[in-house]
Amino acid sequence: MLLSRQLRSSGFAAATNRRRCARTSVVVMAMAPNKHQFQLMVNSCTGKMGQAVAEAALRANIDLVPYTLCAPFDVEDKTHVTVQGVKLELVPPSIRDTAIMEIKARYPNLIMVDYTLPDAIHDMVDFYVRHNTPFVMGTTGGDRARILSEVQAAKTYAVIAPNMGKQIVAFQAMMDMMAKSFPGAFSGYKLRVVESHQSTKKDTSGTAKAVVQSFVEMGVKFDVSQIELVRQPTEQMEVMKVPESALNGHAYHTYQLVSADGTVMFEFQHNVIGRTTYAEGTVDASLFLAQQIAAKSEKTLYNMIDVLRAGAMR
Ligand SMILES: NC(=O)C1=CN([C@@H]2O[C@H](COP(=O)(O)OP(=O)(O)OC[C@H]3O[C@@H](n4cnc5c(N)ncnc54)[C@H](OP(=O)(O)O)[C@@H]3O)[C@@H](O)[C@H]2O)C=CC1
Ligand SMILES: O=C(O)C1=N[C@H](C(=O)O)C[C@H](O)C1
Repeated sequence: MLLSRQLRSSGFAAATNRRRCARTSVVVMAMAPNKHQFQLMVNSCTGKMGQAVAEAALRANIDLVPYTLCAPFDVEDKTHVTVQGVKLELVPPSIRDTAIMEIKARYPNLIMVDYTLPDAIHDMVDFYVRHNTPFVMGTTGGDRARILSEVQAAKTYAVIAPNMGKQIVAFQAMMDMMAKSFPGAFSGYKLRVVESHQSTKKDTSGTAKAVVQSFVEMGVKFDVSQIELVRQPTEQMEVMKVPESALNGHAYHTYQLVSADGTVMFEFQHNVIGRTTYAEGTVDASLFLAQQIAAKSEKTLYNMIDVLRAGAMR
């Protein structure tokens, strides 16, 4: 099956017979019967998280839509990305507004997953809102307040969170509860936050920024610009003790609080190697969102603490 003639004439699918055959077989493979009532389109599958989430979706026997929104690219160079043997056709920004119409017609219970980049986040949110397409967004960065208010105002179903790992979400919830129950508990304490990620990560950890917000509510004076970023492989191995095998995929966070007189110290740490925990959490979020849509829930915008509280994380 091909996208519409309109897309083909735009140059999107100036396809060879070989590509047509490949795509037909993808549709058959991806649409094998399963117990879920929605279809998942994982965007940016050329990226690390996109790829990991698509793999997790296949493990969960979710229908994976054989398309993936991607960054601009040269049509001659690459047209597909493969996930566990399943070929997904790349849909660049130039034709995605047209492509989405046909994709939605073919996959009526569509949910999208977004793990693009901080630079693209507002553009992606605008896209999902414009097409009223439910989405799970793990992408960090951007103006978070603006994103939440736009998605809320549009009533587009979404789960948006800077961290999808079950136990890290629980840790965030715990910090949030502590801040609400004991505001000012750490007043006068000095906070140091150090985070290490693969050197390709462009922005400051979105998780660290969210956790810092709870410490600020507990009375700590701290600005997110004070978060220390470690991106150099040598420092990651020698100082942070990141295994060499995890240099291209890890997320180490340490939050240290020291009392004004230096006699009391607290340290919280979450260190993750690889991306499985985030990918599995993203699948949980998509299953949860599908349930909310099916139930026509009044509430449309969720974060991962909502998903955890609903008992929807495996
Ligand atoms: N919430 C969570 O639990 C987690 C969040 N993250 C966040 O997810 C994001 C992505 O991380 P990661 O996968 O490691 O990054 P990568 O750099 O590996 O992937 C980014 C992807 O975004 C694509 N992209 C860039 N611009 C666009 C665009 N305009 N439209 C569509 N796709 C685009 C890139 O395409 P191309 O390759 O062609 O440039 C690439 O496929 C980051 O913000 C990161 O912090 C990461 C892990 C967990
Ligand atoms: O880019 C990453 O890798 C990660 N990004 C998220 C963040 O910025 O908090 C979550 C996790 O730290 C991994």
